[in-house]
Amino acid sequence: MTRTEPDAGAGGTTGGVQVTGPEVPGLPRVLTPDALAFLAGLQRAFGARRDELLAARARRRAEVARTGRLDFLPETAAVREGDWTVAPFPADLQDRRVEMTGPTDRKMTINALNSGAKVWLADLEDASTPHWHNVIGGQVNLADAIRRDISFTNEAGREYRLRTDAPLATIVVRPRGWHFDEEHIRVDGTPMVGALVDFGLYCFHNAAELLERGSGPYFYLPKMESHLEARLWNDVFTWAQEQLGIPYGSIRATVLIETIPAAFEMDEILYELRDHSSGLNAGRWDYLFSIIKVFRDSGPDFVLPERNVVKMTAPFMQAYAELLVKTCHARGAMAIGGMSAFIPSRKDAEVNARAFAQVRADKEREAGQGFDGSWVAHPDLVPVCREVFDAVLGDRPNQVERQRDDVQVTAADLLDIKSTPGAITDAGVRSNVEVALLYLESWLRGSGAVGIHNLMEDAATAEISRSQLWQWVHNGSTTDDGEVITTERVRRTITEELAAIREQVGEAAFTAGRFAAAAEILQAVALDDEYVDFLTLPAYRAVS
Ligand SMILES: CC(=O)SCCNC(=O)CCNC(=O)[C@H](O)C(C)(C)COP(=O)(O)OP(=O)(O)OC[C@H]1O[C@@H](n2cnc3c(N)ncnc32)[C@H](O)[C@@H]1OP(=O)(O)O
Ligand SMILES: O=CC(=O)O
Ligand SMILES: [Mg+2]
Repeated sequence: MTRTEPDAGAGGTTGGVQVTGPEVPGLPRVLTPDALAFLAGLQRAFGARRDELLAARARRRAEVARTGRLDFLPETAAVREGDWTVAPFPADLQDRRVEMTGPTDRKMTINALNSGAKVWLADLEDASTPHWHNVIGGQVNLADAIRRDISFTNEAGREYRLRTDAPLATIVVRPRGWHFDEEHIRVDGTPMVGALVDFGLYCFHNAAELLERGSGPYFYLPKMESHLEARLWNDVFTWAQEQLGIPYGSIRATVLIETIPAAFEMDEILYELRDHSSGLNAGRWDYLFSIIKVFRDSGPDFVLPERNVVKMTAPFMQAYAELLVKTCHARGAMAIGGMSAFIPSRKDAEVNARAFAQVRADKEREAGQGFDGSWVAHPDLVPVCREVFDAVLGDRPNQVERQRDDVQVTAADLLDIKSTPGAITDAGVRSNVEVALLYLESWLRGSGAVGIHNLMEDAATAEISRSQLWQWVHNGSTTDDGEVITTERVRRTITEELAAIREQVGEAAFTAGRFAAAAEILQAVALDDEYVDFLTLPAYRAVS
């Protein structure tokens, strides 16, 4: 990383760029004048197009509200029917049978790289809060990790270092989604697109170094809703490669298919990114969130049962997963599975055994469907996922050659929400309230991933919780005891759950925490008539 001092430090404006975030450790290393100029170039070249694409999202959603449906696009039929493939995989993305995900704090960076996974999804998104110190600190940790110059000592004096006895995971960075602005960097007076900040800083400081080391600048791209958004990323990559003087096609991206509109454009998304693509991922949690969000006011046929009973075996989830594998393999791309929410415990053998069994079953289903690898949330789950994929892949690095011509998925299959087995119970309403409160409180304090009741919770899972509450209230849904889920009932439940948390954590921790702010945000994102697109937007306003 370049180590010149910035001349656009806190508050100053240079070349139209203003950094308004406070001094945090690592800032001078990350926000160098050259890096800021690169960011400004990205924002000026692509910021307005991002704005137009967000407006297009809103128009499309209004159309769904009017018609109650989505479908494959007639205007891109030629892409779906055409004979084309994506670029061959780089050497260190050939075998992705186990991918660890997690935030980029210093200890977890080292733990993830050491975990034995083939890939580490270094998360600046669902598992991260974009607090300024995380935005800058994550870039410092990534740059140090790439240069193999990273260590950490915890409060008990335990030292963490990168292992030298086995390969480290390949780093794939997930920047924020297109919807999120970075309030602490302004270009020509406008907050920068957060995705361009995360991508730009990582690429600027590390692309050449990664290529020299035989890897490359690899990304996971979240929450896209159309192939035109993928085209924007492709243009960003082309621009960045030219500016940095690195080869065309050296940036690689795996796109998360985790919104319902994107499920209708898998071929098109791969096509747009074909020179930079390394596959698609089935981001199941945001996918559920997106279905609830997009069809929130489309009537009872689109109301899902409570969160914890919606499984990947539900017909619409199976259709989505199999269509993803089929599409990827037809185009020579890798299909990567998603996250089982069960997390192990080193202290509770029963919890541990349940997590292992659940994760094993989840990975077995994915490997059987044809996925080439999958995600785990915790280092102890790496061997579980590896064993399952080893059994299916053997010596092969992946199973991209396995074509799923037997899979025929229609729009009706993808939208068959009403066949999902399960009910809504009072416990399900309570659980959504409790999880959303605890998650939001953690997010406000700077932790974007947290274990609650032995399940991994992050921005995507919390979005499901609060969006279900909104949808149930606005559809007049009932719990299985016949009671209607009203605004008053949810409000009362929030008050009761908050009191229960207060009792559980104790007065001192409750007062020192951000529970009141979390409750206020939850009231708004679960109950306001005007649905808030992402809960992280008001949460960000509460911290920045
Ligand atoms: C919907 C989606 O987008 S899924 C992808 C995004 N979500 C994620 O990536 C979540 C990733 N997982 C996590 O953040 C964590 O596992 C949590 C928060 C759920 C649980 O973390 P903890 O409470 O620390 O778990 P636990 O105490 O069992 O951890 C044991 C050790 O494993 C480490 N560890 C746990 N998860 C991870 C991880 N994902 N990456 C690196 N290290 C990890 C801990 O740091 C700890 O290390 P230590 O023993 O050296 O102190
Ligand atoms: O990002 C993954 C998801 O499931 O959401
Ligand atoms: Mg997601």
